[in-house]
Amino acid sequence: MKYVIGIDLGTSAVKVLLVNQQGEVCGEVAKEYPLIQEKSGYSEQDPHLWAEKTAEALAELVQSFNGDAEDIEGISFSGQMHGLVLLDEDHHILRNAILWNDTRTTAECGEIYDAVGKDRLLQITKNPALEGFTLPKLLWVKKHEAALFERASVFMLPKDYLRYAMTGNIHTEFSDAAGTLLLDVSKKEWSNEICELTGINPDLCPPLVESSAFIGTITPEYALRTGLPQSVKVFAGGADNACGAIGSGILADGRTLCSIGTSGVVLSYEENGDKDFDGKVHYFNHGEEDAYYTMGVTLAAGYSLSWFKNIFAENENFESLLAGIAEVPPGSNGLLFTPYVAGERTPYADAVIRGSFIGMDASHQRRDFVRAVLEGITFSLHESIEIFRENGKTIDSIVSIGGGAKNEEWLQMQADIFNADIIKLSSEQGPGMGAAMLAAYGSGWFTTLLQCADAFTSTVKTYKPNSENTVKYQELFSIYKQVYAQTKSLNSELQRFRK
Ligand SMILES: Nc1ncnc2c1ncn2[C@@H]1O[C@H](COP(=O)(O)OP(=O)(O)O)[C@@H](O)[C@H]1O
Ligand SMILES: O=C(CO)[C@@H](O)[C@H](O)COP(=O)(O)O
Repeated sequence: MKYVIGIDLGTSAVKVLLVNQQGEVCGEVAKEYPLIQEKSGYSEQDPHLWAEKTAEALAELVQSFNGDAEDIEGISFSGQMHGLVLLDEDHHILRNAILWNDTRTTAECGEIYDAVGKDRLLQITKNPALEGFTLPKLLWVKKHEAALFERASVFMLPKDYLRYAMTGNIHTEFSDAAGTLLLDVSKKEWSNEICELTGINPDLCPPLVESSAFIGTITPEYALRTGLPQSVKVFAGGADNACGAIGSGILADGRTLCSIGTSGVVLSYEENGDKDFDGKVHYFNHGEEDAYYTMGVTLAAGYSLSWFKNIFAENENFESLLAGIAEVPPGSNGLLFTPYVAGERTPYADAVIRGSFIGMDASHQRRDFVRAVLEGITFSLHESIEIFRENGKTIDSIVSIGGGAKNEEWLQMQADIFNADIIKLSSEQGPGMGAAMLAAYGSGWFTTLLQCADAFTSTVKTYKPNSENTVKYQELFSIYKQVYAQTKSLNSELQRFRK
């Protein structure tokens, strides 16, 4: 039996999966790392720690493997998107990575529009200028840390740094490059026009390859450190959402994914790169060659829940925190939550907005708050589904993955709020599985990714919408949608009091 490894560099942890030729997960190790948040809106991580924790996780995975490590044929990656990793000429890291959920770059987004023009930016990159994307971060470092920026020789996306640490080779691939705002998404090449207009040297952009491209083998030092055979083939990998889509079989038109990790996304497969959503949803290259996907993003989905847990139930696990929610009716006894604790992206690209609990009552218990948090996150994702439906997409069944898919009540809530069947797969680790599938496909085990997905994924349960709850949630959703507009100016006034 042969094996592949999928590495998912998430925001909360790195997860490594050992998968056999039947798609069975034979080993799994996760290692957490913290976010560094110096100020409100700032979010960074140390790439050294990513590399360190990944090597530790791989060493543990290999050590606990009962078979012959020589049978591990391939490795690939899935990574949190958009994060800026800057290397100097000797390929040393210049500063902490600035992450996808860092919103310090509102001014730089304005400068991009001024330099390129909104319409032209949309034509080339298919996306608007959002604080989380990589180009605004490059411009921020250029402006605020000019001496350091002078020393930069190349930038990378987070998982590309892991691949570099293993192989010594520098690349990125199209699905992650699409989230930089520097890629011509249809032509699949770096946009010299955007580089020139925004004053970014195109030499900073790493070489581009396909997600399934063979990059090389691991270095002898890395083999020694982890116990992996030096022969193991390394494949490029993809953005976590592209990999989540691959790992969930979102490889044909009409298939939709909901992923609740630190962020939350609703994602839909697109055969072509020429549809027009007017920048309302993200439009990126898929990990499958020449395919695309559209996606709405809730910045703080699982993050809102882990924020709540850290503040109010630090010593409990998620299972015990969520234990009482089935006893609370839809609507959490009149309590509404908006999950804007780190600002928002879809449908409101707004770095200043912050979260709210509306309707707090002396009778509310902690479990009402917990249910309200889950409902608020799910309402926010429903706003993305609404955009897709308004643009003519039929969404009647959705695969749900990520940490949020671990809880049965939350899966039923998704069915009730989205008014669609929710499909739970045998593993909720879509991105790690997608990375393993890129390695399996790259190793020649299958002729297409779809064939691999059919072999590797299976449905364990389908959650059907409960019509009574769906009606209640429709009413609540229309109240939820008013909270953004009614709290926007209050949050602008509060901004100057933030850390
Ligand atoms: N048992 C659980 N029930 C519900 N939600 C959970 C559970 N465990 C984790 N989560 C949620 O999942 C999130 C982490 O999801 P994950 O997919 O691992 O994130 P990432 O890829 O961003 O690191 C946490 O922030 C938490 O909100
Ligand atoms: O910014 C985006 C997508 O545009 C996020 O989805 C990141 O890719 C982080 O993902 P998770 O750590 O939540 O999986």
